[in-house]
Amino acid sequence: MFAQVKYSKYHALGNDYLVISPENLAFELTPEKIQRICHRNFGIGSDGILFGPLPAKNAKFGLRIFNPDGSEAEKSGNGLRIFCRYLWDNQIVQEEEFEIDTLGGRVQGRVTESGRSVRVEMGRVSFQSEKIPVTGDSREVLQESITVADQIFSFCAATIGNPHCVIQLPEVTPEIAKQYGSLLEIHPYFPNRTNVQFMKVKDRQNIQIEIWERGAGYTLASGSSSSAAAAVAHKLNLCDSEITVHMPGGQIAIAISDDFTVTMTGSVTKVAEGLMSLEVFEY
Ligand SMILES: N[C@@H](CCC[C@H](N)C(=O)O)C(=O)O
Repeated sequence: MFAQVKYSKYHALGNDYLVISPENLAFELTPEKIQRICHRNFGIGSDGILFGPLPAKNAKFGLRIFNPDGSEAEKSGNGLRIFCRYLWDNQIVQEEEFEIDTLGGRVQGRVTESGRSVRVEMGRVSFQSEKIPVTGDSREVLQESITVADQIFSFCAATIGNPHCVIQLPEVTPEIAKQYGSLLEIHPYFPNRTNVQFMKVKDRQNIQIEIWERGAGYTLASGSSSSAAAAVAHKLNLCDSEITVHMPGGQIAIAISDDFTVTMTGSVTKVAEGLMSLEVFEY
């Protein structure tokens, strides 16, 4: 049993993740342990844990993605971009382009600028209720009504492996995301809970979003949220197919193909490498 756990920390536009390799871990990552590691006072602190590389059937590498509440996410855009950078930094890959398997499907990553910028082909966005999932009849979930607390919002829902609820408003603020995001995340319409984006369409090439992440809460940026919100803006013909997504932590470039396959490009920053003491689990 190791007395310490080796980790690497990165952020993508302020969305921060710890990468832990299975070879450096001698215990199971239970929800309680994940909550403690991600806790910003009692642990190292992060918006999630990337556990890999793991063996995979369909790709060179497998990756499991955990939220700070201990739940497992099918996909994470920033998480995947960070994991690509980690593989590159540690010379686990020599080629710039490679595939990673997640619970939410296989993605293709491409490292550029020595890892400072990473592009990921995230897969195909679907608005189909049973895929997201959203309760009720089989349909594309576009501009429907949802009531939370004192508000009725018009929303669209989408999946890119993980679920998203996109609400277009004339102005978006962190306060609105914090006030309504937690309620929408657990709304009965979404049996697997949902990530939530409040979206302002600035023009045909630019949107601004405020994010409430499933299992993580308010975050400064999210890659799958950027993908889902941009896909909704394009689907509603409010934006073209190349969209810059503005978030509190910075910008991500999204390109949407005719079949709604999304490619995402943005920066990744290395923060630290360290050794976590097992004492964090004692108190
Ligand atoms: N930060 C992520 C999304 C992480 C997963 C999400 N919280 C979920 O539960 O689906 C991103 O960059 O996509």
